[in-house]
Amino acid sequence: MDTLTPLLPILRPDLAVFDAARARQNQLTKPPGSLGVLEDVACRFAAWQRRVKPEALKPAITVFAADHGVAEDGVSAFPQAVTAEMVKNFAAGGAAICVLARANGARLEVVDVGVASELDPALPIVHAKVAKGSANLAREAALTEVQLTAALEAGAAAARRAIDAGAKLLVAGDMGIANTTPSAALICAYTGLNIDVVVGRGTGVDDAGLARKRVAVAAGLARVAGRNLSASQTLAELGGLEIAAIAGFYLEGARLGVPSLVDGFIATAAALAACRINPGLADWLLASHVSQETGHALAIQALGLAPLVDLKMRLGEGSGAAVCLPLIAQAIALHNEMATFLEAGVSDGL
Ligand SMILES: Cc1cc2ncn([C@H]3O[C@H](COP(=O)(O)O)[C@@H](O)[C@H]3O)c2cc1C
Ligand SMILES: O=C(O)c1cccnc1
Repeated sequence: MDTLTPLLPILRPDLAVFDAARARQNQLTKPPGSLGVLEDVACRFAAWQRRVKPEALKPAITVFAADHGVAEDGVSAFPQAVTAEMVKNFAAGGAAICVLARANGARLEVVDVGVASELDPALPIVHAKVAKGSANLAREAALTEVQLTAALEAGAAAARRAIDAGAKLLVAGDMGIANTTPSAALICAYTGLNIDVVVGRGTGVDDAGLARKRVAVAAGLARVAGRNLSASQTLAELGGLEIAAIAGFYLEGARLGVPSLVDGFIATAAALAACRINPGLADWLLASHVSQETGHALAIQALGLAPLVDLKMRLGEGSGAAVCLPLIAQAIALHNEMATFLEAGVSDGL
């Protein structure tokens, strides 16, 4: 496992460039700090890109799709078939993330890492199926070690494709009916948070469905309790193929010096797993929105991040991250293009 590309060392962002970017912000024709979080966002991109004025981001969105054995326990408001049906919708350009990718001029790639049914090989997606879905985490390990490794690598390969295409910011999205259940289990396992504050309604399960989710998560956590598992073993026990792929995607991006903008509940669970696997990743993540899903705000906090916006969204697919792309582009445009006090002949503060 140690030679896996997602596990290779991650460099630190350039703190000297961060300080130089901060100094530039303080010379721009505005009261220092008046652009709030946008100032910090621009400075972080400067440190990531190692240039005081960051280049255009050419954001790339990759949606990873997979099915989940735990769906058989009635933990989603939708049938498992929706995963494959939505992959076809992605390919046809009709899903929310397709619209947002077009609106932002972002590259969009869809990767089948574990949809249960066979997909038409002619579908214009990346066919990288590791298995026909995961096993039921309430009863047994969701993934074998071999499957985990393959899913991490599928995510890493997707990050390399995006970066080769010029991306300087990565967004991962998820599609997988029932995947808020493994995500909740992972968040509980990595943070020690209680099931009651982490398990939510996902696609909109009723009270009985919510109770079934809690039972499934509790059963999964009981299976791993006291076994002293490593971060990647925990991911195999409680995760899913698209969640592992997202973790591999973030890790490989950071290794290659490209940050990721984290989406909602599932993406945050993957980010937590990836940060536990390689803590150096934490410096390369930016939170986007806080999802309505119970526990998401706490999971973001556990990553040491703060969300840019709260739009009461709860979709996944990378959609909450995608809607933040214009904010980030504007933060960088302000940072790069505003005049300084000296350039504009404006008197600076005392
Ligand atoms: C039509 C449709 C499109 C979606 N796009 C993302 N999700 C989101 O909902 C699912 C997680 O919720 P749960 O754990 O309750 O199944 C995931 O597929 C996630 O990506 C969707 C769900 C549906 C139904
Ligand atoms: O926050 C998310 O990513 C989310 C929430 C509910 C359902 N699917 C995704």
